[in-house]
Amino acid sequence: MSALSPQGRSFLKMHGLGNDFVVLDARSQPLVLSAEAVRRIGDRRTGVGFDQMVVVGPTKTKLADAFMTIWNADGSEVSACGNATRCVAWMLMQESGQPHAVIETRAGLLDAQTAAGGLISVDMGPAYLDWRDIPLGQAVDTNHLPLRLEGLTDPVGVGMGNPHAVFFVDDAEAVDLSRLGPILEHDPLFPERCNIEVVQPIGPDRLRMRVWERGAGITLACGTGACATVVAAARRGLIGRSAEVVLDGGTLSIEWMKDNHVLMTGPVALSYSGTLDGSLLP
Ligand SMILES: N[C@H](CCC[C@H](N)C(=O)O)C(=O)O
Repeated sequence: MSALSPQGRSFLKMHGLGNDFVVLDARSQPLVLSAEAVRRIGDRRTGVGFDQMVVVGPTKTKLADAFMTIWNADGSEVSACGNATRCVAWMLMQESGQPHAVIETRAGLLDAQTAAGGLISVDMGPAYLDWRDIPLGQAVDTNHLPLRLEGLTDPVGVGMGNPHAVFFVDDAEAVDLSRLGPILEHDPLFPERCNIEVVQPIGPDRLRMRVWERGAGITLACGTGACATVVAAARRGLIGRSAEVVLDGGTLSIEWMKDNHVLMTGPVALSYSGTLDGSLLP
């Protein structure tokens, strides 16, 4: 007799360069998650723990293989997560035996395919440029951001289905991100909050990026953040249209294509599979 309550639910624990996820499959067994349940499962002591929770559900269109819903560890639902998209694509390709998959998200349809070296490439869709496309407060006056106090210069705003503010700095390691991150994430300039990247060019088409993620804090990697970073760096003339982005957890290859879509290539990893006890579920 299993000690698990009968309504236990299996999950995959996966990560992309250390940006970690709990992946639940709701294609045949619907699942409605509350923000509180997401936070409960995301607790790194009493739950499983993750940066983002991902639920793979039935797609609403014939053009996709599945619908991906994403929550941050704080329980906020978001529209895009690059590293998780690679993980879900890998799972779908394992099932289908096909070298490609299409994932529907709130931000649109994402095409994924296998790449050399066991990597996965995902077309993360179009980059939305400038502040106009990031939900902003009434005054786009970055003078009020606590930038001047910290020696940061004005960021580049890029939307990748989620908002990013990319700050270029001389020394990414020197930025006190654990202190500055939450201040900037919650600044009134960003009514939907914002993901914060600090980026240091470290060579031709090579960028060192650290990230404070909206709703998750400092993570080891951020796929949409790396995409936003390459677009921002290209717009500032710091690189061409592609770069290696060096994150705490490893390196992503990003290309800002001529059609304004951004192609992200990187690894995926399955850490373990498990069963959530019913006490964790809504
Ligand atoms: N780690 C994710 C980003 C999650 C973004 C989320 N923090 C948000 O609120 O937009 C990635 O690989 O793209």
